[in-house]
Amino acid sequence: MNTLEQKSAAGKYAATLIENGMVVGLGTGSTVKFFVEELGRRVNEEGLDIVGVTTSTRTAEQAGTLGIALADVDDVDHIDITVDGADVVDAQLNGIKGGGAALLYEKVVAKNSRRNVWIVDASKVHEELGHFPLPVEVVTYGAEQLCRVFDNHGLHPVLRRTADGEPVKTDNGNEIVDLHLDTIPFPSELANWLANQVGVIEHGLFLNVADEVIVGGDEIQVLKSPALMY
Ligand SMILES: O=C[C@H](O)[C@H](O)[C@H](O)COP(=O)(O)O
Repeated sequence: MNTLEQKSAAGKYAATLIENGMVVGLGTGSTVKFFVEELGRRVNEEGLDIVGVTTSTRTAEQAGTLGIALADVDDVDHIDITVDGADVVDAQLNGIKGGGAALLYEKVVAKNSRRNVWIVDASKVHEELGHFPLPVEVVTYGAEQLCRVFDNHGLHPVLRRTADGEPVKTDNGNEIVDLHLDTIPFPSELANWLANQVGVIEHGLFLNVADEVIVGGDEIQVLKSPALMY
């Protein structure tokens, strides 16, 4: 299976986890797109009755077009399950997210979900975090100054830009700085340090968030969080 087929397989498998009456967090990205597509099919063909809570305008547009009922994150009293993608997943099921600049809303929805399932192709799974630039969402005001701070700490920051050279704007109107790190040996320490920097809105380290990771392939692999194995 190629990467796209693996993404599609993982997305379709995740859609089988959704049951009538569930409030479902809908992540963002090219893998989630397959999940939402299959969810839309089940809503329309099987009468699946769910409410979705979206993590980006992109996903909201897709889900809306497919006729999936949507609610604002503040208008639901719980979220049963959230299905989202990831850029990297390590052996502890910690991850890097935000390659599509949706990390802030994704983290808000994840933190309010009873169960978090990530869907990935096999290339995303590694022993340790790294292998993908770590996205950090920052306020526009002082973004260049913050980049200097990151640089002084050896974090190799690059302000993310569009093809036209303009800074990428998140759904929230903020900017993204990607930290080009080969490996992240101490993710908790880095997460705490980033969270303490003035101007940082959120970072893409998702630690102890995923309960399960579904890896697409000829055979679907379901990795479970060590916390769920006992
Ligand atoms: O901001 C985007 C998200 O964190 C995505 O879930 C992540 O980048 C994975 O996206 P994709 O499935 O397109 O690789």
